[in-house]
Amino acid sequence: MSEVKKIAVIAGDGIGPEVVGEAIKVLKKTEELFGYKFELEHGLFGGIAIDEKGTPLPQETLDICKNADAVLLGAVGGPKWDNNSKELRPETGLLGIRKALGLFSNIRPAVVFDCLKDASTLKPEVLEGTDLIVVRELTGGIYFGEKFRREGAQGEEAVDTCVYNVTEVERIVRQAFEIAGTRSKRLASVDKANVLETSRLWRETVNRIAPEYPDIELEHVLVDNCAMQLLRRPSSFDVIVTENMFGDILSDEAAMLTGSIGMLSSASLGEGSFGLYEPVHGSAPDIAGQGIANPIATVLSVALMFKLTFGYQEAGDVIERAVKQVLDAGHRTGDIAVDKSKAIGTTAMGDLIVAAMAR
Ligand SMILES: NC(=O)c1ccc[n+]([C@@H]2O[C@H](COP(=O)([O-])OP(=O)(O)OC[C@H]3O[C@@H](n4cnc5c(N)ncnc54)[C@H](O)[C@@H]3O)[C@@H](O)[C@H]2O)c1
Ligand SMILES: CC(C)[C@H](C(=O)O)[C@@H](O)C(=O)O
Ligand SMILES: [Mg+2]
Repeated sequence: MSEVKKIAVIAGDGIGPEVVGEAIKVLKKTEELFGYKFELEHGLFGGIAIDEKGTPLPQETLDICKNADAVLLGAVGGPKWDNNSKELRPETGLLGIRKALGLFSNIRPAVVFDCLKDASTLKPEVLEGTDLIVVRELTGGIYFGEKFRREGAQGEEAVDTCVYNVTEVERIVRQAFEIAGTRSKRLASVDKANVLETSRLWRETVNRIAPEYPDIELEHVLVDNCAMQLLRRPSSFDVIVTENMFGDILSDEAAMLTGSIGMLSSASLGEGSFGLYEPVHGSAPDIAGQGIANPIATVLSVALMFKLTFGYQEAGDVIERAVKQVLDAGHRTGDIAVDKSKAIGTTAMGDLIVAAMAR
């Protein structure tokens, strides 16, 4: 019998509660298979928290997260709240929770399942061997710099500032080198050092740290070129490390190598083992409430939680194997189905994954 692990569950808005519901079934199945004990504590977050508590990130939710060993997050936001005042914007909540929990490292694996190559817009031969990780800096850069409006000579102006300090760059870059060391030992550092001062500092820092990792093959790639190469030769990338906004954009692009954003899981980590796990996708207001969202990104996020926070390697493997088995058997949600008329719903996909889980 293992010790009780506390998981904060913040389902959020739109399809958040739908996909999190399936991930919880998977958690429960591992209790049965491995004898684990999970204590789930639910918190309000995002639009639903604005409606019920007047703020996207209530203190109570933050406390639940801080008291937990890990956080499972669905997604937040939606048209009802997206144009609200600065204080009430759901992204204020998302950015706030990342900062408050010290989650500076966002790991987003993009694994192409062989049987899903037909779901991607790229040719199967281009996708061959694609298995990459985007390591995205998560608590700095333009997302967190000063932003304001002012009256300029030609009318109203808006200003967003991008700031990085050496410490912020060092810690994420070291993590990326470490991850590359556990994989194919190739690291691509993505920046815009031909234009941006923050990118120049980024590149200098990467070059200063690189000699500490002599067995890692390092390349610097400009972000515009990286966006293009991801579609031209995705298998040439293994670990990509980049700043906050570039990582946001490149990871959504990488999602389409896998067939759908509904396939991309993520882990947000700090210095210790604590982590926040969430699908890369958002609350998908266009399909919310229809029971058709793909729960696989959230289910695979649980596998990441098991491996990275709890050290439950075997259980993580069981989840990943079950997902592969269900996909290999031809089951598809609408986003990854070639024949949409045969697509199954969120609950059916979750049930199939749970049924396929075996030691
Ligand atoms: N981490 C988060 O909570 C997060 C991430 C991204 C966006 N958002 C928020 O979500 C809201 C909607 O944003 P968006 O539309 O730009 O991005 P989105 O990721 O929610 O949706 C983009 C497209 O992908 C589809 N999609 C997303 N997840 C899917 C899934 N699991 N299965 C099937 N299809 C899926 C949607 O239907 C939509 O067509 C916004 O308020 C945005 O701020 C939140
Ligand atoms: C909703 C938004 C603030 C968020 C981000 O840009 O970080 C999302 O796109 C993500 O990728 O988690
Ligand atoms: Mg994003």
